[in-house]
Amino acid sequence: MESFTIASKKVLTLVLVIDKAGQKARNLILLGYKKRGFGAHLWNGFGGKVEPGETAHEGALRELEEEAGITVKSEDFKKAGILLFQFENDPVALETHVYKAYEYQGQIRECEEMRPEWFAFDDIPYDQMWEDDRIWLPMLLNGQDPFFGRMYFKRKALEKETKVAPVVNTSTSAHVNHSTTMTATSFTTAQPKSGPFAMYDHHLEHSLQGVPHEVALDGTIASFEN
Ligand SMILES: COc1nc(N)nc2c1ncn2[C@H]1C[C@H](O)[C@@H](COP(=O)(O)OP(=O)(O)OP(=O)(O)O)O1
Repeated sequence: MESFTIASKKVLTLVLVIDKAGQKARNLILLGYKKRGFGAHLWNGFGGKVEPGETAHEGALRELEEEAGITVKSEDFKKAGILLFQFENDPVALETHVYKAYEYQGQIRECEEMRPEWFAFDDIPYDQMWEDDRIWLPMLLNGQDPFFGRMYFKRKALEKETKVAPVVNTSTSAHVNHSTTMTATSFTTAQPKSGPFAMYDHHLEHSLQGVPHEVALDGTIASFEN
Protein backbone atom coordinates (compact mmCIF):
# COMPACT_ATOMS: atom_id res chain seq x y z
CA MET A 1 0.00 0.00 0.00
CA GLU A 2 1.20 3.47 -0.89
CA SER A 3 2.35 5.62 2.01
CA PHE A 4 1.99 9.36 1.90
CA THR A 5 2.04 12.46 3.99
CA ILE A 6 -0.92 14.77 3.76
CA ALA A 7 0.03 18.43 3.37
CA SER A 8 -3.41 19.52 4.50
CA LYS A 9 -6.93 18.21 4.66
CA LYS A 10 -10.51 19.35 4.28
CA VAL A 11 -13.07 17.97 6.70
CA LEU A 12 -16.26 16.73 5.05
CA THR A 13 -19.32 14.76 6.09
CA LEU A 14 -21.38 12.03 4.49
CA VAL A 15 -24.75 10.89 5.90
CA LEU A 16 -26.62 7.67 5.11
CA VAL A 17 -30.27 7.46 6.17
CA ILE A 18 -31.61 3.93 6.40
CA ASP A 19 -35.20 2.72 6.63
CA LYS A 20 -35.09 -0.76 8.11
CA ALA A 21 -37.97 -2.82 6.79
CA GLY A 22 -40.82 -1.89 9.08
CA GLN A 23 -44.12 -1.92 7.25
CA LYS A 24 -42.19 -2.12 4.00
CA ALA A 25 -40.86 -5.49 2.85
CA ARG A 26 -37.34 -4.33 2.04
CA ASN A 27 -34.62 -2.36 3.78
CA LEU A 28 -34.14 0.99 2.06
CA ILE A 29 -31.35 3.54 1.89
CA LEU A 30 -31.81 7.20 1.01
CA LEU A 31 -29.32 8.42 -1.60
CA GLY A 32 -29.09 11.76 -3.38
CA TYR A 33 -28.35 12.31 -7.07
CA LYS A 34 -25.76 15.11 -7.10
CA LYS A 35 -26.82 17.62 -9.70
CA ARG A 36 -23.77 19.88 -9.60
CA GLY A 37 -20.31 20.38 -8.08
CA PHE A 38 -17.86 17.74 -6.91
CA GLY A 39 -19.22 14.26 -7.68
CA ALA A 40 -21.91 15.60 -10.02
CA HIS A 41 -24.08 12.91 -11.69
CA LEU A 42 -23.28 10.35 -9.00
CA TRP A 43 -25.54 8.96 -6.27
CA ASN A 44 -24.16 9.50 -2.79
CA GLY A 45 -25.08 10.11 0.81
CA PHE A 46 -25.75 13.70 1.91
CA GLY A 47 -22.97 15.91 3.19
CA GLY A 48 -20.37 18.53 2.46
CA LYS A 49 -17.71 20.70 4.00
CA VAL A 50 -17.67 21.29 7.74
CA GLU A 51 -17.83 25.05 8.33
CA PRO A 52 -15.54 26.98 10.67
CA GLY A 53 -16.73 26.70 14.28
CA GLU A 54 -18.81 23.60 13.54
CA THR A 55 -18.15 20.04 14.68
CA ALA A 56 -18.37 17.29 12.04
CA HIS A 57 -21.54 16.06 13.80
CA GLU A 58 -23.16 19.53 13.54
CA GLY A 59 -22.01 19.96 9.94
CA ALA A 60 -23.45 16.58 8.96
CA LEU A 61 -26.87 17.42 10.49
CA ARG A 62 -26.88 20.81 8.75
CA GLU A 63 -25.99 19.33 5.33
CA LEU A 64 -28.68 16.63 5.69
CA GLU A 65 -31.29 19.31 6.35
CA GLU A 66 -30.04 21.51 3.47
CA GLU A 67 -29.76 18.70 0.93
CA ALA A 68 -32.64 16.37 1.84
CA GLY A 69 -34.93 18.56 3.97
CA ILE A 70 -34.90 16.23 6.97
CA THR A 71 -33.56 16.37 10.51
CA VAL A 72 -32.23 13.66 12.81
CA LYS A 73 -32.15 13.83 16.61
CA SER A 74 -28.58 13.85 17.92
CA GLU A 75 -29.18 10.60 19.79
CA ASP A 76 -30.29 8.86 16.56
CA PHE A 77 -27.22 10.03 14.67
CA LYS A 78 -24.36 7.54 14.78
CA LYS A 79 -20.80 8.02 13.60
CA ALA A 80 -19.91 5.08 11.31
CA GLY A 81 -16.29 6.03 10.70
CA ILE A 82 -13.87 8.14 8.70
CA LEU A 83 -12.85 7.79 5.07
CA LEU A 84 -9.72 9.56 3.91
CA PHE A 85 -9.78 10.29 0.17
CA GLN A 86 -6.48 11.13 -1.50
CA PHE A 87 -6.11 12.20 -5.13
CA GLU A 88 -2.98 11.83 -7.25
CA ASN A 89 -1.00 15.09 -7.52
CA ASP A 90 -3.23 16.73 -4.94
CA PRO A 91 -1.68 17.34 -1.50
CA VAL A 92 -5.08 18.05 0.05
CA ALA A 93 -6.85 14.96 1.40
CA LEU A 94 -10.58 14.79 2.16
CA GLU A 95 -11.21 13.61 5.71
CA THR A 96 -14.80 12.46 5.42
CA HIS A 97 -16.80 11.71 8.56
CA VAL A 98 -19.50 9.15 7.83
CA TYR A 99 -22.76 9.05 9.82
CA LYS A 100 -25.82 6.83 9.74
CA ALA A 101 -29.36 7.33 11.00
CA TYR A 102 -32.35 4.97 11.19
CA GLU A 103 -34.87 7.63 12.25
CA TYR A 104 -35.58 11.05 10.81
CA GLN A 105 -38.13 13.84 11.00
CA GLY A 106 -39.61 16.00 8.24
CA GLN A 107 -40.47 15.67 4.58
CA ILE A 108 -37.78 14.56 2.17
CA ARG A 109 -37.43 17.10 -0.62
CA GLU A 110 -35.22 17.86 -3.59
CA CYS A 111 -32.93 20.90 -3.61
CA GLU A 112 -30.73 22.64 -6.19
CA GLU A 113 -27.85 20.30 -5.45
CA MET A 114 -29.40 16.90 -4.68
CA ARG A 115 -32.35 14.77 -5.79
CA PRO A 116 -33.11 12.25 -2.99
CA GLU A 117 -34.45 8.78 -3.74
CA TRP A 118 -34.94 5.55 -1.74
CA PHE A 119 -33.15 2.41 -2.94
CA ALA A 120 -33.61 -1.18 -1.79
CA PHE A 121 -30.37 -2.61 -0.35
CA ASP A 122 -30.21 -5.08 -3.26
CA ASP A 123 -30.72 -2.34 -5.84
CA ILE A 124 -28.08 0.22 -4.87
CA PRO A 125 -26.74 1.88 -8.07
CA TYR A 126 -23.06 1.18 -7.37
CA ASP A 127 -22.11 1.71 -11.03
CA GLN A 128 -23.26 5.34 -10.69
CA MET A 129 -21.55 5.98 -7.37
CA TRP A 130 -18.01 6.74 -6.25
CA GLU A 131 -15.99 3.52 -6.59
CA ASP A 132 -15.08 3.38 -2.91
CA ASP A 133 -18.75 2.96 -1.96
CA ARG A 134 -18.70 -0.72 -3.01
CA ILE A 135 -16.07 -1.31 -0.33
CA TRP A 136 -17.51 0.33 2.76
CA LEU A 137 -21.24 0.83 2.17
CA PRO A 138 -22.09 -2.91 2.44
CA MET A 139 -20.18 -2.92 5.73
CA LEU A 140 -22.15 0.04 7.04
CA LEU A 141 -25.41 -1.65 6.02
CA ASN A 142 -24.35 -4.87 7.78
CA GLY A 143 -23.41 -3.04 10.97
CA GLN A 144 -19.67 -3.66 10.46
CA ASP A 145 -18.71 -0.23 11.72
CA PRO A 146 -16.98 1.87 12.89
CA PHE A 147 -14.44 1.74 10.10
CA PHE A 148 -11.44 3.73 8.94
CA GLY A 149 -10.59 3.72 5.26
CA ARG A 150 -7.94 5.25 3.06
CA MET A 151 -8.78 5.45 -0.63
CA TYR A 152 -6.50 6.57 -3.45
CA PHE A 153 -7.77 7.98 -6.72
CA LYS A 154 -6.30 8.90 -10.14
CA ARG A 155 -8.01 11.05 -12.73
CA LYS A 156 -9.52 8.87 -15.46
CA ALA A 157 -8.37 9.34 -19.03
CA LEU A 158 -11.33 10.46 -21.10
CA GLU A 159 -11.99 8.35 -24.17
CA LYS A 160 -12.34 10.11 -27.51
CA GLU A 161 -15.84 10.61 -28.81
CA THR A 162 -16.63 7.92 -31.33
CA LYS A 163 -19.50 8.08 -33.74
CA VAL A 164 -20.93 5.10 -35.53
CA ALA A 165 -22.24 5.78 -39.03
CA PRO A 166 -26.00 5.52 -39.55
CA VAL A 167 -27.20 1.99 -40.23
CA VAL A 168 -29.85 1.70 -42.93
CA ASN A 169 -31.99 -1.40 -42.92
CA THR A 170 -33.17 -2.02 -46.49
CA SER A 171 -34.41 -5.54 -45.93
CA THR A 172 -36.70 -6.77 -48.70
CA SER A 173 -38.06 -9.73 -46.75
CA ALA A 174 -41.63 -10.63 -47.62
CA HIS A 175 -42.65 -9.98 -44.02
CA VAL A 176 -41.04 -6.54 -43.92
CA ASN A 177 -42.49 -4.14 -46.41
CA HIS A 178 -40.84 -1.01 -45.19
CA SER A 179 -37.30 0.21 -44.70
CA THR A 180 -36.03 1.54 -41.38
CA THR A 181 -33.26 3.98 -40.69
CA MET A 182 -31.47 3.69 -37.35
CA THR A 183 -28.71 5.89 -36.12
CA ALA A 184 -26.43 4.34 -33.52
CA THR A 185 -24.20 6.91 -31.93
CA SER A 186 -21.93 5.94 -29.08
CA PHE A 187 -20.38 8.76 -27.16
CA THR A 188 -18.64 9.50 -23.93
CA THR A 189 -19.65 12.35 -21.72
CA ALA A 190 -17.31 14.50 -19.68
CA GLN A 191 -18.52 12.53 -16.64
CA PRO A 192 -17.84 8.77 -16.76
CA LYS A 193 -20.37 6.60 -14.95
CA SER A 194 -18.59 6.19 -11.63
CA GLY A 195 -17.09 9.67 -11.64
CA PRO A 196 -14.00 11.37 -13.06
CA PHE A 197 -11.57 9.52 -10.78
CA ALA A 198 -10.60 5.85 -10.69
CA MET A 199 -9.76 4.25 -7.36
CA TYR A 200 -6.41 2.47 -7.64
CA ASP A 201 -5.76 1.41 -4.04
CA HIS A 202 -7.53 1.31 -0.72
CA HIS A 203 -7.16 0.09 2.82
CA LEU A 204 -10.07 -0.41 5.21
CA GLU A 205 -10.04 -1.32 8.89
CA HIS A 206 -13.22 -2.11 10.77
CA SER A 207 -12.22 -3.86 13.98
CA LEU A 208 -11.48 -0.62 15.79
CA GLN A 209 -11.54 0.05 19.51
CA GLY A 210 -13.56 3.24 19.10
CA VAL A 211 -15.02 5.62 16.55
CA PRO A 212 -12.34 7.51 14.61
CA HIS A 213 -12.41 11.20 15.31
CA GLU A 214 -9.52 12.71 13.38
CA VAL A 215 -6.83 11.70 10.91
CA ALA A 216 -3.18 12.72 11.44
CA LEU A 217 -1.02 14.21 8.70
CA ASP A 218 0.70 10.84 8.19
CA GLY A 219 -2.67 9.34 7.23
CA THR A 220 -3.23 7.38 10.45
CA ILE A 221 -6.01 7.83 13.00
CA ALA A 222 -5.06 10.73 15.27
CA SER A 223 -7.84 10.34 17.82
CA PHE A 224 -10.96 8.42 18.71
CA GLU A 225 -14.24 9.84 19.98
CA ASN A 226 -15.16 9.27 23.61
C1 LIG B 1 -13.61 10.41 -3.63
O1 LIG B 1 -14.54 9.54 -3.11
C2 LIG B 1 -15.67 9.91 -2.50
N1 LIG B 1 -16.54 8.94 -2.26
C3 LIG B 1 -17.71 9.20 -1.64
N2 LIG B 1 -18.56 8.20 -1.41
N3 LIG B 1 -18.08 10.45 -1.26
C4 LIG B 1 -17.20 11.42 -1.48
C5 LIG B 1 -15.97 11.23 -2.10
N4 LIG B 1 -15.34 12.42 -2.16
C6 LIG B 1 -16.16 13.32 -1.60
N5 LIG B 1 -17.27 12.70 -1.19
C7 LIG B 1 -18.44 13.31 -0.54
C8 LIG B 1 -18.15 14.03 0.71
C9 LIG B 1 -19.24 15.09 0.70
O2 LIG B 1 -20.43 14.53 1.25
C10 LIG B 1 -19.47 15.37 -0.76
C11 LIG B 1 -18.70 16.56 -1.28
O3 LIG B 1 -19.21 17.70 -0.70
P1 LIG B 1 -19.23 19.09 -1.49
O4 LIG B 1 -17.91 19.38 -2.07
O5 LIG B 1 -20.39 19.10 -2.40
O6 LIG B 1 -19.46 20.02 -0.28
P2 LIG B 1 -20.47 21.23 -0.12
O7 LIG B 1 -20.11 21.91 1.16
O8 LIG B 1 -21.90 20.74 -0.24
O9 LIG B 1 -20.08 22.05 -1.36
P3 LIG B 1 -20.56 23.40 -1.98
O10 LIG B 1 -21.61 23.97 -1.06
O11 LIG B 1 -19.29 24.20 -2.05
O12 LIG B 1 -21.11 23.00 -3.33
O13 LIG B 1 -18.98 14.23 -1.46
